[in-house]
Amino acid sequence: MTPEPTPRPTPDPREAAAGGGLTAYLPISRGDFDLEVDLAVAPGQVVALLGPNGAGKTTVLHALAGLLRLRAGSVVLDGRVLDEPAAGTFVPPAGRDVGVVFQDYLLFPHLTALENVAFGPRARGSGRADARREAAQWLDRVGLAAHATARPGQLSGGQAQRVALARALATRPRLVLLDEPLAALDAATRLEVRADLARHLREFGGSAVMVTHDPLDAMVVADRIVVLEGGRVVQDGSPAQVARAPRTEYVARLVGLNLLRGAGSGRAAVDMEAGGVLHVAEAADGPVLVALPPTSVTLHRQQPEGSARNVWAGTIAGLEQHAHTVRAQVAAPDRPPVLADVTPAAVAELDLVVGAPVWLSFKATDTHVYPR
Ligand SMILES: Nc1ncnc2c1ncn2[C@@H]1O[C@H](COP(=O)(O)OP(=O)(O)OP(=O)(O)O)[C@@H](O)[C@H]1O
Repeated sequence: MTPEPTPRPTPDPREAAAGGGLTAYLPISRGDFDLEVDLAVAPGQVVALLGPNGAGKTTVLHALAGLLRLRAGSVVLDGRVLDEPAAGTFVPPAGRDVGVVFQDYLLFPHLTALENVAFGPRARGSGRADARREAAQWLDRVGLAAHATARPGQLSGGQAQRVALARALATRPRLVLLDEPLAALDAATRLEVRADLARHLREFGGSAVMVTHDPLDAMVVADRIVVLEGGRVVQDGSPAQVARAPRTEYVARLVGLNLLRGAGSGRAAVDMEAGGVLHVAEAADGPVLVALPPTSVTLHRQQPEGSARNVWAGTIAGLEQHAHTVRAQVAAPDRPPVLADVTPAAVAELDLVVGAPVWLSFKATDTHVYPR
């Protein structure tokens, strides 16, 4: 028997939602998995829910859609309580002003693109002619007017995705939920659909929550990124903030930065948790995080002489080919592991192989220090 999550004092959902948009407090237990998420999304705001496998992203989406009924907490959309067990309120999925776009689109294979989109307004009570007119307008908006009579089997992945989006938006929802909407697309299609998706979500005016694994999707489509790990929100900020100042290893890896932990000494130096002192650009105090781009780290076979303040010796623990660079992982017993991006030419010149001894260096001015 799993214990119920401890209810926490939470603002009155009606009060919290006075400004409109989505307000949710979700304490959820599923087997051994515990999730506790507070989420407020303003009207017109597009939030990307980013997180590793099993973080609870789909669980959040299902709770918002009404596919998973809460046992505590609340979901309020534009002032209307959709789920609040304590008050005995639960609005089933079909009664919510919520549009959904799932990864595999779930289009009806026997209906045309137009009929698929018209299904949404029809299900909300529009007459047949009105629903078709509305569907035609939406197909036009997503650039598929010429494909109105095509069936899903005759559409490309990108086109099917657009039909799914048109179907979700045609119901004029106040909240749209998207679960990995771009995951099934090939790279070229993804690039194009990603930009269109960003535009349509901005224009529709309601709140949007998009689940994704892909940091680029999150950065381009969303104006706010909420990172979920182990059922908890570990970071919440604009794409620029998240990209510049990651708060966890997972986020740092996604945005391609080294993340070092330590304590500022009141001077421009940080005592690192893993050992050693880091020279940084500005005075730092108390527990801090230090972000360092792998492109700022230089590798050498001999102890370097230049002006870089941070220099230590280690061994190559791993080499990974990225598009035009090689990412080397440098390990040292008394220093944090550091990733360095080097050119294939440098790999050859320095004879970099796993196990090779190296020196690394980087400048104090290439670090970015922020409070933990
Ligand atoms: N029906 C269920 N019963 C019990 N546990 C479940 C159920 N569904 C999901 N879980 C567990 O809840 C946790 C969160 O799953 P969820 O699918 O929400 O994560 P996610 O972030 O969406 O992951 P992914 O990116 O892999 O889809 C996982 O540990 C999963 O095993």
